[in-house]
Amino acid sequence: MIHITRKEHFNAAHRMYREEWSAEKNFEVFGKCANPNWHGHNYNLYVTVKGEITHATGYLIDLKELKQIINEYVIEKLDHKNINMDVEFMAGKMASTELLTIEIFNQLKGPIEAYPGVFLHSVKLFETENNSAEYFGG
Ligand SMILES: Nc1nc2c(c(=O)[nH]1)N=C([C@H](O)[C@H](O)COP(=O)(O)OP(=O)(O)OP(=O)(O)O)CN2
Repeated sequence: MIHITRKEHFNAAHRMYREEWSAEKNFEVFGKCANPNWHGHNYNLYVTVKGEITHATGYLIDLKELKQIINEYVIEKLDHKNINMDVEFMAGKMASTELLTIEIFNQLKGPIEAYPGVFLHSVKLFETENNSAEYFGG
């Protein structure tokens, strides 16, 4: 079993805010992240796939193909977008690092696992240099 990882990058805006809470409570819970003005992050995304190498190429999956999948199903939908307003797969969800990581995993699982013998192992998302979430599915 081998694991290989593709790193991608996107910029997106968000705001942490629950409509049913008062402005005061939102500020108390989310601090500056609840600011009415949207703020952006430079996200770094790590997608790890796993499987056995059965091809004469020595590849589990061509990393160029993995890049295309991540771009089509995730990056094009998120890059330079507002996560709260523009991203269909985040509709009705809080734009936290955790939930974004889970939904990115869910977006990628089907297209990646359409390749025989290739499995999505994990998605790791850095919202800032110091803050990240990792999801293994299930
Ligand atoms: N469990 C979570 N906690 C927080 C999340 C999150 O998604 N899940 N998000 C935020 C903020 O959106 C953001 O990530 C934090 O911004 P900031 O405090 O500026 O983070 P930095 O790493 O840049 O700040 P340092 O103070 O330098 O570490 C908050 N919490």
